[in-house]
Amino acid sequence: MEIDQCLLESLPIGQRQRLVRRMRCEQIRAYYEREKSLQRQQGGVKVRALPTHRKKHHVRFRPADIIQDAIIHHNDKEVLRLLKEGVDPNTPISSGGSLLHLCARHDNVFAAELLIERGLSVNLQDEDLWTALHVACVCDHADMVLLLLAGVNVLLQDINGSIPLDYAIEGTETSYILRKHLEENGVDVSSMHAMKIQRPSTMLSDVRQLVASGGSLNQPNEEGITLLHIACASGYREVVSVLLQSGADPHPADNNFWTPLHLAAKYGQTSIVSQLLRHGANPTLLNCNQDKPYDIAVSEPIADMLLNAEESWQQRLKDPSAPLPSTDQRYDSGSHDLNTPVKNLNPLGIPIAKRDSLLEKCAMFREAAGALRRQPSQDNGLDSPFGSGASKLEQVKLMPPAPNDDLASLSELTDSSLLYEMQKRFGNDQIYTYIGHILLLVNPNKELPIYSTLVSQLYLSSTGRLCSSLPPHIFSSAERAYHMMQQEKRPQCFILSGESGSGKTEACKHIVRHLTARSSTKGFMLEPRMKHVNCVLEAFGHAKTQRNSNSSRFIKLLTIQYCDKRRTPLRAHVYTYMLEKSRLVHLPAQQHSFKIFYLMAEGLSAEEKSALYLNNVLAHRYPVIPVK
Ligand SMILES: Nc1ncnc2c1ncn2[C@@H]1O[C@H](COP(=O)(O)OP(=O)(O)OP(=O)(O)O)[C@@H](O)[C@H]1O
Repeated sequence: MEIDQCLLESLPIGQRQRLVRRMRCEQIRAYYEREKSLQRQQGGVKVRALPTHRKKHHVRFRPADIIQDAIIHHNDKEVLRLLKEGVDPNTPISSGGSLLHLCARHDNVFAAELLIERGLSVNLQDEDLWTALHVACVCDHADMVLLLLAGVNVLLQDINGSIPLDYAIEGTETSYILRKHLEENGVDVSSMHAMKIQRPSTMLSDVRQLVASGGSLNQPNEEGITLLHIACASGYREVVSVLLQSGADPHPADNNFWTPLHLAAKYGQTSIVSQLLRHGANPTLLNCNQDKPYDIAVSEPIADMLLNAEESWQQRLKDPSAPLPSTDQRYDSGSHDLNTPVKNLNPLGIPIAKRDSLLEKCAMFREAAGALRRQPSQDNGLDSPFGSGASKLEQVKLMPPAPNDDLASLSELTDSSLLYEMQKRFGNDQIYTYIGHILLLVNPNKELPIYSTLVSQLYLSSTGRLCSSLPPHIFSSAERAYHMMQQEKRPQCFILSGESGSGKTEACKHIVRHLTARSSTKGFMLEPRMKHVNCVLEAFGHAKTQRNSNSSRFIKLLTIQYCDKRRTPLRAHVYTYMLEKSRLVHLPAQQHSFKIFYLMAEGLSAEEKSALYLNNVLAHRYPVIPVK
């Protein structure tokens, strides 16, 4: 069963996983059939003769994939060559959108010019209806904006009804260029505001007409989407209100089991969540990703409302006369009004896809906004492990979730497709990738701003399920282990495997950091102490090797387990075995002894060194190197 990758990526995640599972089954069946027929040919002998001349194995990438890589890395010659060789400029990209969207994101004006010359439309929109100009504005790429302005329709609206100018930050060159362009073309910026509210008012009058004519308010389209789904996702409060008051079903599920409440929670429509709950929408329904609306809520007020609603829903199941959940009327005036310009909103209130794009663009978050502090108390009976903390700005760079986040969902699993995807992701600093529940890490060998307290908070989950709006991360694996431990009530173990220098020790530190933080109110206060412990551990167990200047020369076992005696819910153990003792008496070529030797040589007093026969370290056959 051959399925085009683009087609596969266009499917909702549930369908995609089912389809891929079927494809894998078929692949395995085909493999066994091949093996059987081979055995039959060899007269039932099971051992296959080794080929005398082993064919050299070449990994080949598709030109359509190579061009994306060339655009990202500004390899202009390669882009030119590939286009000359006939690569279609209309090739869609794996993360959605066109090659021009990719150019806009990576500020590759040269490639963009080539593509436009070859007929690629500047008005192409991705699945969120973003044009390349929306992307260029978010990323503040002024040259790209100038290029695109030559042909783009600057008034094209995305899924939220926002035009590119809505995403340009006030005072930047991009914003100036766009405003000037609009003025020169006789567009009054204030009239655009009126245009934005036109869509909800048109829908409102259509719905009123439908109600007056007695038409069906619950009629789904072929994807199971109803008017209420549309109004909730788009934030059309009045339309939602008319629909609910006129008797529309408050919890219809579309073909992917998304209810209007899921959409309102995901798209940060606080007042609509409140309205839906007051009209009896069921907050416990699961969508195709097994998420309740609470699981995908993007802000604290929404999550709180949904949590209360879940409790009262359970009560009403036992006692149908129990009252409907009380929702906070204060949200009815709604901070997420359509008329609010997007840039004035808290980034966390922006629909998730756009929020991710902002994260990618190193968005600055104010931690004190507290919008992320929402669920831990439900998990472990403790207050938020992250405390209230001082207000501080934090820089986070997370890539938006992409279809290739999980390699198990690729249509084709071959050496070349896996290597290609990994290489592409590495080029984008997407160092983590899932293969099902396994997490792959490619050591970036540079600091990435993806391990802060804020990111750790983002990966907290009340259920342990992966959050579909966050990219793969070591924190997510740590979170999963934590929940498995709670569910199975037995210790969990991490297996970190890879060659020397691949990043196992660092990964272990990140796991311990996340677990310490999530398991205790004082989590982050333990961090400095953990650093001290690590220093001692590294001094006695690490040494410089050819591959890694800080290689651990012992085997570690990291488990996490419950510890009821001390009433702390979690304990992480690093058991250490098998120190590489031979290193003390024999050094492989170009390698060093354990770090403690050099630390002593540098730091001890003359008397101490003398007592240890270390006063003439230069005479020692171990090389003395400065220690960091
Ligand atoms: N996630 C990461 N981000 C940035 N740099 C990293 C990361 N992981 C590893 N590194 C860099 O790579 C170096 C080697 O990593 P690390 O010591 O974790 O490898 P290892 O697999 O434990 O090696 P060994 O088996 O030799 O102990 C680190 O000192 C660090 O500089």
